[in-house]
Amino acid sequence: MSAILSIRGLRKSYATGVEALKSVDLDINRGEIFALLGPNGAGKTTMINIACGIVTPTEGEVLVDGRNWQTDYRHARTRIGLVPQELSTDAFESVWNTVSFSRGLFGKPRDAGKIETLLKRLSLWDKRKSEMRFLSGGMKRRVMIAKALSHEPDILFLDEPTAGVDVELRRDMWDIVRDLRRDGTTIILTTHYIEEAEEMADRVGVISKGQLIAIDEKKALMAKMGRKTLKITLSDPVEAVPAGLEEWNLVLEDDGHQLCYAFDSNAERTGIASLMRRLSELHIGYKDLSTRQSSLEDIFVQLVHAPEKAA
Ligand SMILES: Nc1ncnc2c1ncn2[C@@H]1O[C@H](COP(=O)(O)OP(=O)(O)OP(=O)(O)O)[C@@H](O)[C@H]1O
Repeated sequence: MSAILSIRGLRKSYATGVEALKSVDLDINRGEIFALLGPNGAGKTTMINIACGIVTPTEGEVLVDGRNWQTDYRHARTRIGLVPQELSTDAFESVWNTVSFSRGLFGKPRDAGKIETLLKRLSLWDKRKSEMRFLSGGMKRRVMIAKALSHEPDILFLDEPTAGVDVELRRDMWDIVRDLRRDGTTIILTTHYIEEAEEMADRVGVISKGQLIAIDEKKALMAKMGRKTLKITLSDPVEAVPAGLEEWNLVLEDDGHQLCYAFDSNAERTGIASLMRRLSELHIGYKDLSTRQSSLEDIFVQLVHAPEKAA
């Protein structure tokens, strides 16, 4: 798959001396949904703002379809749309004018048909005459997306698209993003909600302290780094992990009803067979067994906190 956006050796030091990005390289594939995960202050917004031409990098370059952002400014600007974190619209303007005006800002000719299609696609058609101040939070967010798409870009950046929205609206946003991808738009989103990345992303990048510390297909990342947990529901509850089971580092849960064993499912020996044998030798009865794959959240926490522990 060819890269629609390439980031090369990107570094950003703000005037305050904060090094927000420390040499980041990243290729975004055409037509993918890429989720950028990272804790507060990791550098996500800085990266997006550089890719969208709002912030100037200290070093490095951004190529849009192989063409340099800085030297080919007009080209890059028409190809990229940004839905920023903050909702920024004129409260007294109508939905229709808000979106049409945005198209005009990009030098695109007026095209009522295109705006109509866009508003219908985002379920905003009925609201086209409403002033922004009368819209619900969810509708406002849709207008922000319509604004970002008004000049027909093929790369859409969404900075924290569902921050602070309720679950129903979040699902609604996910559907919109999936629809956009289906129609060929490349999507790059930042999120604090790991569930969001787990649900939607094709690939995931984890950024911490200005560096990309992991980047992979979501499924590969989960398979490679994921651990599994075996839960053993005991026939009779116990007060502590029974003696003789020390080597498995079991954790007792559910008021003594459950023994949990974390294992690496890719390892040659998982330790499960020997654990089951030992349970039987110790006459510890169980009535149920289940395994759970660690989530992207578990992996994220592991990645972001591991270097700190090691230091
Ligand atoms: N305009 C600025 N001037 C000085 N420092 C800045 C500026 N913008 C961001 N920073 C700093 O750069 C670092 C990265 O910030 P950035 O907003 O890119 O992170 P983020 O990952 O988007 O965080 P959040 O999730 O909190 O938005 C932080 O330490 C932040 O304080």
